[in-house]
Amino acid sequence: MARVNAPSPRTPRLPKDYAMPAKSLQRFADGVLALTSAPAPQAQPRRVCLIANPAAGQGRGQRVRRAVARLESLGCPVRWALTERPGDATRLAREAVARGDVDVVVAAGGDGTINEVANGLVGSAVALGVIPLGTANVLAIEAGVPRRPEHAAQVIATGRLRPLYLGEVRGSAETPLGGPRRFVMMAGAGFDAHVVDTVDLGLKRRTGALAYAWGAFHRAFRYTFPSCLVSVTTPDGREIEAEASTVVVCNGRHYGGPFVAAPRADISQPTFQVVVLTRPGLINAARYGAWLMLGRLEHLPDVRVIEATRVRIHLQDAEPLQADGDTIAHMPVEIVMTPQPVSLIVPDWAPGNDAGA
Ligand SMILES: Nc1ncnc2c1ncn2[C@@H]1O[C@H](COP(=O)(O)OP(=O)(O)OP(=O)(O)O)[C@@H](O)[C@H]1O
Repeated sequence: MARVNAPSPRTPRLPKDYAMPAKSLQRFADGVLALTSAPAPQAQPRRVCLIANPAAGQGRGQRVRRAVARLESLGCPVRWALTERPGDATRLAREAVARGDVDVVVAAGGDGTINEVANGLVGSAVALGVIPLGTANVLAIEAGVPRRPEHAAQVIATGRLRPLYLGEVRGSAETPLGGPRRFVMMAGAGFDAHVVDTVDLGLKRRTGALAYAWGAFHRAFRYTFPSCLVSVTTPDGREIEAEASTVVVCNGRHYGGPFVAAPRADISQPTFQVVVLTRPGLINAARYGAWLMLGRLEHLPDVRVIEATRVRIHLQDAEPLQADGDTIAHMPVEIVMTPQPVSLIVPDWAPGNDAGA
């Protein structure tokens, strides 16, 4: 059972091995935030349930304590809970919704934790807050949520609500999922999913995002790059088919951290941008990676980006599908939009956050 604590003036006790190296650039950005967004007091402080994943990132217990202390100093009553295994965050979020005594459920972790909490909030009016403690923190980057926990907490207490449409993965008769699984930022098949599925978790805990770079490099030598068949339904009802070595269904612009894979994607719109990487092999994988890091992936002639409301992906074998950095299904899959968005709490100042306000 995950531990759950009622609101208390004391902040949670977490293991000590959570220290995070300071990042001076981030400090500067957070400092700018602090200067430009002095909190406007809420009429009623938001009631918060904070769900922290102690396995996210490289250990960040201090940061959870600082976030809880800041929320309480801003007048927000905070219940908190630690996850003990995958799936706990969805269950705890559902329980918080069912109790009806919170305005916001905060995911303190990485994109996998946010994914789980968002899955637990679908269909409710309870908002989603983020304390970014993961390895890549793609949603936090997308929405401009600051890394510094005190500032992220301030956003939760005083930020605005932005609609966040989720992708919804459906299995098939061969690969049933036992219910829809939603994703927040992206779902990927082919080489992308293979790297996520086989990443060395011990190395990830020690080195963070480098574990993916290393995994991609040394897996590419042995990976057979099977061809994915992608069928896309566009917003105007056209059907487009494409073959891919890797396909990434993007809900947001960013991928793998600060890199922009789909510049026209918008988490507040109920459409995807489907990035189709056509050519197989180590050299092409490296080329796509380099162009992604330069923010120019969509300009390559062998890359297609297609706007979509529905995507079906077939592969010869039951290869994995990754969503928000975790394997959640196997091929074939169908991906649609969840009809109702969840409400994400975002800072006012970050670009795009006026959507739906
Ligand atoms: N107590 C736990 N022990 C082990 N794994 C857990 C625990 N609680 C949750 N998990 C799982 O940990 C996985 C990774 O968490 P998360 O994605 O939040 O961190 P991350 O991978 O470091 O960050 P990011 O996705 O931003 O790179 C999630 O799939 C989640 O289900």
